[in-house]
Amino acid sequence: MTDAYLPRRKDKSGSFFAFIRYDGVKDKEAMLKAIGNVCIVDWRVKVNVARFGKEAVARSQYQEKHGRRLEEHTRNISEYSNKEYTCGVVNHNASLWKGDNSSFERVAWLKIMGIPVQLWDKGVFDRIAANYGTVVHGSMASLGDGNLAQETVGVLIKNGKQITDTVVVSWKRESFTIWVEEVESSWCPDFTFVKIDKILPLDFESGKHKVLENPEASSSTEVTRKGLDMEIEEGEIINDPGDGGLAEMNDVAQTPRKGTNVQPEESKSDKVGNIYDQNTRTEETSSHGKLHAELNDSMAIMMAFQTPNVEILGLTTIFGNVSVKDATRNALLLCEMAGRSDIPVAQGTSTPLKGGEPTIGDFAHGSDGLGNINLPDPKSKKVDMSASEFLVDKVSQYPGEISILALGPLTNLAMAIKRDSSFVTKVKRVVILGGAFFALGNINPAAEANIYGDPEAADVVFTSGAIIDVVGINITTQVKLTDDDLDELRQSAGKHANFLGDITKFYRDWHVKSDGVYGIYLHDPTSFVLLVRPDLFTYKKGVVRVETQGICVGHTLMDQGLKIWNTENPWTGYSPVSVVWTVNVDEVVKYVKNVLMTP
Ligand SMILES: O=c1[nH]c(=O)c2ncn([C@@H]3O[C@H](CO)[C@@H](O)[C@H]3O)c2[nH]1
Repeated sequence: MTDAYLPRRKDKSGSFFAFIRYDGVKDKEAMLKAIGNVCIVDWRVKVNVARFGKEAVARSQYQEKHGRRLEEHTRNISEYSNKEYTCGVVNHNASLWKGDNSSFERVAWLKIMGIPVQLWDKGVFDRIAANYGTVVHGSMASLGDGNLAQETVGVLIKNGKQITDTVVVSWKRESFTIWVEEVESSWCPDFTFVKIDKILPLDFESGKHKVLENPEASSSTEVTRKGLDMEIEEGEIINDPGDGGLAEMNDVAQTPRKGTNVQPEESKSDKVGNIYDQNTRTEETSSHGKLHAELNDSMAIMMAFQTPNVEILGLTTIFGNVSVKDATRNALLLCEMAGRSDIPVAQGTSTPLKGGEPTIGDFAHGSDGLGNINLPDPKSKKVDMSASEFLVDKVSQYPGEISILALGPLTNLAMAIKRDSSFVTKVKRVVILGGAFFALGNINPAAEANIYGDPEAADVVFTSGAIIDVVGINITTQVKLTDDDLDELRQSAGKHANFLGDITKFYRDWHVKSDGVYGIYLHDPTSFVLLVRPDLFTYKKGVVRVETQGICVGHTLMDQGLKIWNTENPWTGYSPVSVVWTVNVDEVVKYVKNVLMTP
């Protein structure tokens, strides 16, 4: 056997498969038959001759384009010379596989985040990556890059452990935390060197396998990190050729990173455990509700106030259906109404990232954003901090503990990410209401209103590497309160039933005119439910990018990972986010009604 290629995807029947190359096969039919008789534990190996010659595809192309694990070792089969064939990882006629000692290598794609713009240079990225292995696909960083948040470099490494690391770069007496993380979508687990308590070598003669207890652990399971002390020399730093300062990198404590986007899919249920199953107000249940204070958001915020296991650390405001000033006024009013004037309200930016006037959609919720019900001005005041400062401050105070519910355009969040390079790793989870996934928008056919409000910001957030759950209007328009439900809510003993009844009138009438719906869509309340009851949704993971130009500005497009692309594209190399795929409509409506009708 000379090489093996293990694709990440499954075949049509849902099974994993691999391409194995053999040299010097004497009798193909006999070999196929022999391999077809191999059983591994309870599974029989299925084998076909590949229909396409693998020679047709240069192996280096696999590496470069897909970053897939590609083993390419020629084994010394002379030691098996008394045997007829070799197949898979075992010699067909051998009673016990003794293992092979050819070295293991794979290409790992490292995402390097947090490099300050002054150090944005290929050489800097390559030198960081070189600490983990041989750089085989160097950085192509240039200051012309649209996104200066992260760069991806391919390295050849000799172990199977997924890389997640932190280093500190010091430059001009400033220190920057740099995050190095293996791109999740291209990482293949290492089947060869995992630590095992038991192995199941196969006994082909008897057709049974033997169990060996506690075999010697392989020393190669340990990843030995090289020291990361290195210097970036004078003149290597672009944009600052005259700099006399020395940049150096040091190891920092190898504590596991919180909030990095490397969790496997299955961890979704863990999150449920953390967030929902807690009855007490522990730090785990802390939530930072980010308020884009307009009517529908008011409902979500009132739900948060009514939910005992959610601790609201603050509200931040953003333009959207009203100006940011009006959003702040409404946020303060809501806190007062709920008897929670202690909750800090931080005002966000009044313009989108690229500047200019924001798009204000006051047609949905009235000019005051609260259904034009003429409420008095609030007595309380906003805090003396911008929304992005507030977000950075809180997330640094409680790293790994704060979830952010983002209900409006994502400008504040993007600014927080740009302000502090460690923000994305410190935030526990970001739940976003935004986008329309494989569906029409609501501000125009291409775009959903929140993303359209600041497409550049949305793209920064989606590609930031933070742990993100995003729910689009393709989902939230499935969740409605009908006219009957609204009557039921008004007549209930719910703590804020009258207020909610009043402010929903404008919104409901607008739905009739705009969508022909006799009732209201629960966009924001559904997003709150996603925060506290993630078990009521299903998800697909994929990289999401946002169109920032042309007629489709604000369009969200997710790469579902169904195809292995031949060339790099704007989705390549970014961390996937969780996109809500389905919703348990009845349970979400029930949950919303239940919370809002609670006295
Ligand atoms: O500009 C808008 N057009 C709409 O049709 C629409 N429907 C709801 N919304 C608000 O935008 C978010 C969802 O796209 C929610 O915060 C709605 O309040 C809309 N905004």
